[in-house]
Amino acid sequence: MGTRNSRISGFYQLSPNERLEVVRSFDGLNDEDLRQLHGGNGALTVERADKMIENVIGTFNLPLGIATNFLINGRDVLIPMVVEEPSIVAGASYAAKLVRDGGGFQASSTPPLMIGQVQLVHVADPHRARHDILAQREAILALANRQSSSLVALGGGARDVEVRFFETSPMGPMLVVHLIIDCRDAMGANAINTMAEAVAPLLEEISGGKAYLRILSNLSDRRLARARAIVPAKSLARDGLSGEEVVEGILWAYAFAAVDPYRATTHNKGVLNGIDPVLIATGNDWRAVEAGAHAYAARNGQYTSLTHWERDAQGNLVGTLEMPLAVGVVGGATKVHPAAQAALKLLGVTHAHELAEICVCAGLASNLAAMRALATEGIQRGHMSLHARQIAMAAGAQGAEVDTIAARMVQERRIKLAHAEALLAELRAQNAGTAAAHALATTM
Ligand SMILES: CC(C)(COP(=O)([O-])OP(=O)([O-])OC[C@H]1O[C@@H](n2cnc3c(N)ncnc32)[C@H](O)[C@@H]1OP(=O)([O-])[O-])[C@@H](O)C(=O)NCCC(=O)NCCSC(=O)C[C@@](C)(O)CC(=O)[O-]
Ligand SMILES: NC(=O)C1=CN([C@@H]2O[C@H](COP(=O)(O)OP(=O)(O)OC[C@H]3O[C@@H](n4cnc5c(N)ncnc54)[C@H](OP(=O)(O)O)[C@@H]3O)[C@@H](O)[C@H]2O)C=CC1
Repeated sequence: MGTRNSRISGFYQLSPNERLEVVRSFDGLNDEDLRQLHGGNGALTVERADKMIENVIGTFNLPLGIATNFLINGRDVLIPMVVEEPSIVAGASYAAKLVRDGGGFQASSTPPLMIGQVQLVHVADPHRARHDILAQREAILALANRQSSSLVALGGGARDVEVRFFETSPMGPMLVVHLIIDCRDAMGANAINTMAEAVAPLLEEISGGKAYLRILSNLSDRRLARARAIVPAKSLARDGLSGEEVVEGILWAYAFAAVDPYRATTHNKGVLNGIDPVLIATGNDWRAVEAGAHAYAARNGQYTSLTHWERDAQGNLVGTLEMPLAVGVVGGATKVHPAAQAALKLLGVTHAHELAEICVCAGLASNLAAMRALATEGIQRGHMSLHARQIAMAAGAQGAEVDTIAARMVQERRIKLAHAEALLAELRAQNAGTAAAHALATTM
């Protein structure tokens, strides 16, 4: 057992192998877990991938980084993030460091209740059908629960029946029956769909209508995760700005997202910057969470910020995030992708709600990082400094050339592909000249 302190200064200045050793000392990961996280030959094999999706011809690698500094409900956590975009992992780590000064994140979640929908059309008497369906609630739940005995044995399963009536639609009226299902540690899509399909014939019989769609809803607004963070104003003081000034700027940034959907969309993209990478690292369905997040952001009729920020009586910055987070630690790809298993082990989670709580903290952190940068120096300095390395690689730089070209572009404040190409040509010409001079010297 290692130290389990996620507050690691200068982690980013280490090499990938040195970072892996830090992760090893963090907690009881064995060599096999580390091999899976490191990728290479230990990563997903083509044979395994061929059983996961269709028409496989290979696998596609993405970088796996570790967000440091997270303290969640008093527990130190290192968060694996799989993502292609620079500065997300750095930003999350930076924000987690700030939140740590205020005691770390507080997170909670609701029970893992999901919704399965059955659409009933051509119902002659919808009000009577609604009444009859609700009267047969127990029979419907019993039929649903016969589809997943293990879910029921684990304390989950179908819990309730609700009926909604849409008087008009482009095709006419319809009844929609909701099955409320406790999915325990699974995301639950397959379990829900199985139950919805199983009860549909009974619902047809009771209502006299025809069942068309039988599918879960990704607006999983009964399965919420919540995070709260406090940042002492003084921790935000920087580059000649007082902490109070930075808090003020961040609150104006939040206010912009609160009222304007054009800004809220980008703001929420910044929230999901922290969440999607954890979902990918743990083999979860990020499209499902994305869909639920955006629908939840529009639940009151206007699309708005998923986060809420305010100043407390002491002048500290206080942020909260509440959103649907349907994730699993069993089912889907979570148990199939070897790196996902190692990522879950690193996170130290055994239940879905624990993973959801970590995701929501990473989302709140990413939002804070982006807003702090936007409200002070602007996004480009921090983001583009890190993006410079990708631009250097896109220009063809290799090995040590990448850092040399990136550093020159950052120093000259010209982070452009054409400039990277020019710098690379210049560097290679210099190196060729040096090599030629060296060869001449050694032959003389
Ligand atoms: C990038 C930083 C963190 C640099 O910030 P900085 O000021 O250079 O950082 P620092 O030197 O003061 O370091 C503070 C801490 O940041 C971390 N850190 C610092 N540098 C690194 C690094 N190289 N690699 C990994 N971690 C790093 C590290 O934890 C470090 O602590 P230490 O280790 O020194 O004790 C900052 O500028 C930042 O947070 N920027 C915002 C990042 C961001 O939001 N990126 C997302 C991409 S843009 C986008 O998609 C979203 C957006 C912006 O549109 C959303 C919106 O509009 O709301
Ligand atoms: N719209 C959407 O979001 C859709 C998503 N999907 C996909 O569905 C997948 C997720 O579905 P999901 O149902 O989670 O996956 P699985 O069907 O793979 O796994 C869930 C099943 O695991 C079993 N199980 C064992 N232990 C537990 C436990 N502790 N808690 C809960 N269940 C347990 C239960 O089955 P049993 O009772 O049989 O043992 C449960 O039904 C993802 O791949 C997702 O991409 C699919 C369709 C639509």
